[in-house]
Amino acid sequence: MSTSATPAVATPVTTAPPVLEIGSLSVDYGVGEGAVRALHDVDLTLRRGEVLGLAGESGSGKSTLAYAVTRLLSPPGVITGGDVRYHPREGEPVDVLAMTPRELRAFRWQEISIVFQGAMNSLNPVHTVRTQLTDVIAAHRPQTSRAERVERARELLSLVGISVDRLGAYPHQLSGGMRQRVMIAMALALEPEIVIMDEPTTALDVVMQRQILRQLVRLREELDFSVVFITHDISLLIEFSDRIAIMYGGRIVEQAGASEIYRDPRHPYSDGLLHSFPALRGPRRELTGIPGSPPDLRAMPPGCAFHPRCPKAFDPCDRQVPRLAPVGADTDRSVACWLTDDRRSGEA
Ligand SMILES: Nc1ncnc2c1ncn2[C@@H]1O[C@H](COP(=O)(O)OP(=O)(O)OP(=O)(O)O)[C@@H](O)[C@H]1O
Repeated sequence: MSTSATPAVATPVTTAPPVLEIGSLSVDYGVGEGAVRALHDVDLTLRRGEVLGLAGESGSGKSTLAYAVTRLLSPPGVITGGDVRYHPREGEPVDVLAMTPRELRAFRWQEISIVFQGAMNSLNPVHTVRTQLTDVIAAHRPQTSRAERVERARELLSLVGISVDRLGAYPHQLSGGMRQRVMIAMALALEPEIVIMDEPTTALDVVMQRQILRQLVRLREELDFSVVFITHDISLLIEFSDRIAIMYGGRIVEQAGASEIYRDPRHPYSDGLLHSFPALRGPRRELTGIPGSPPDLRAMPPGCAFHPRCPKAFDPCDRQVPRLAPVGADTDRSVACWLTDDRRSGEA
């Protein structure tokens, strides 16, 4: 990310080149007989400058995906297949899964940073905001002077809308919203190309959540980075993302532009999610929720994992897994559902 780069909006985000390409990524927890598959052949592309929303109920694999692509997955999680390719601004794409520990240390924070669930509670209580911000910079840019680091910390705080006179504050002297903004400032400290936000604001009230997200989207336009924004609350994604990918049972079941998902969800699960959260804008939808509960990884239903809860399930759904495929003329939408899969006409 560079502050002098061309604005993200110079080309429509949907045609922007990829910055991260995930291909057939699979993750298991455990090995051998006791292993459960948490990600199945996930294909996903993050484009330069876009906000990609990742939605799905608890346990659908969103965090596993974030941990796997940053190589932060810890045992018993194991990447069992697929690839993750990072496209730097200059030079050849890099295979993230083949990076050495040393390469990974440089990759994380500088190229990709992640704000974890409940991150605002992970600030060190005994250090000031100034120390925590300058420590991140010092660890990765040891050649910078102390004065430069403090100056950068001031700049970062004002970027996220916190008055610079809070530099000397300790975490307990800040509100939850401010602590979360400090975490976002830390994630932006080394100007990464990609910022992954895993449920970054769920502990905050709705007004604060939206305020922080609005700021993040504005920063993205100013600083030209890409965002993967993970939440189970699809109404937030509709408002703040360019594209949305919806996960169920460790697979992506639909991906499309945010407004397309909102206007015309094609997977019955996407439709169910949209009827599970109050819309922040536009016409009201009846909140019907989704009957039943997410699948247990140890006993995944055969066929489409959603079929036991699906109001539209029909013949092939309990037997065969539908593959994620483009739908109709909309090249930017893909759906994994027998309702939209032409192959079903040829099935027994
Ligand atoms: N350490 C682990 N050992 C075994 N299974 C795990 C482990 N971590 C996660 N899982 C399982 O992997 C699946 C995906 O979990 P993950 O946390 O990625 O989902 P998620 O969509 O991010 O959910 P949430 O919104 O609750 O964070 C879940 O069924 C979870 O139980």
